[in-house]
Amino acid sequence: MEEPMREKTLIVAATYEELAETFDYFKWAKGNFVQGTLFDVIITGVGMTATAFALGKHLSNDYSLVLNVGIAGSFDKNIALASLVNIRTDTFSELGAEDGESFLNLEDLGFGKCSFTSGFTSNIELIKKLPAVSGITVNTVHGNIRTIHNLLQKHAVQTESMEGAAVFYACQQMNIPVLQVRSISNYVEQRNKEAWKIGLAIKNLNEWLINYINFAQ
Ligand SMILES: O=C(O)c1cccc(C(=O)CC[C@H]2O[C@@H](n3cnc4c(=O)[nH]cnc43)[C@H](O)[C@@H]2O)c1
Repeated sequence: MEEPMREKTLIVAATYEELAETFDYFKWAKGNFVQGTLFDVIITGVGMTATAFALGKHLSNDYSLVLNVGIAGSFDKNIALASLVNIRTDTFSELGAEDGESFLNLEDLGFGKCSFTSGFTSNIELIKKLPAVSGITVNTVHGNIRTIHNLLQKHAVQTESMEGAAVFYACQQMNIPVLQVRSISNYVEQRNKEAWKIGLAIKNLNEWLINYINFAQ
């Protein structure tokens, strides 16, 4: 007999701390790969390399959706701290080569795409009501006015994270729909950690995620 088609979502987050409230709420055992009936959860570690490694181990066509969640920085001060956004397009902004004063991205170099679009649309109000934004994914968190100014000359983006484009890339390789929802913990500006609202951003992210999971079950 053929296996029935599974409709499972893989939730991907960089750190356990970002999802601790959701783990507590659903009484999930703490771990880096937790399997449930409709949702599995993977904690990848921070950054693109850790994300690629973890997804290389666990991403499969058993999943009908990958939901990347976490916190992010915003370049746009019109986006309130601790509010949630749907990152529709994400770009590897550092991947490429310098050419004197210019920067050549992967596409310029002929090595393939550097921007990825989620393409996932939903009728669920919880998703539809989130502002759709564009982001970049970085190895180095911006914290210098000059480099931020230079970056914004090249990229019309609102957010930055350290994993998003890696998740989009892996999902595109596997042809799996992907959604990236992040809560804004800080503005990307001259480094000022005191102004970050990590706690409230995580609280709001978990509130959203718990509602989403409850709605889907
Ligand atoms: O202490 C720091 O400088 C610092 C910088 C970035 C992130 C952290 C974290 O503790 C959280 C890691 C997590 O956060 C995402 N994130 C949040 N804000 C930003 C940002 O402005 N630029 C890039 N990434 C950000 C990121 O995806 C990490 O997974 C501490």
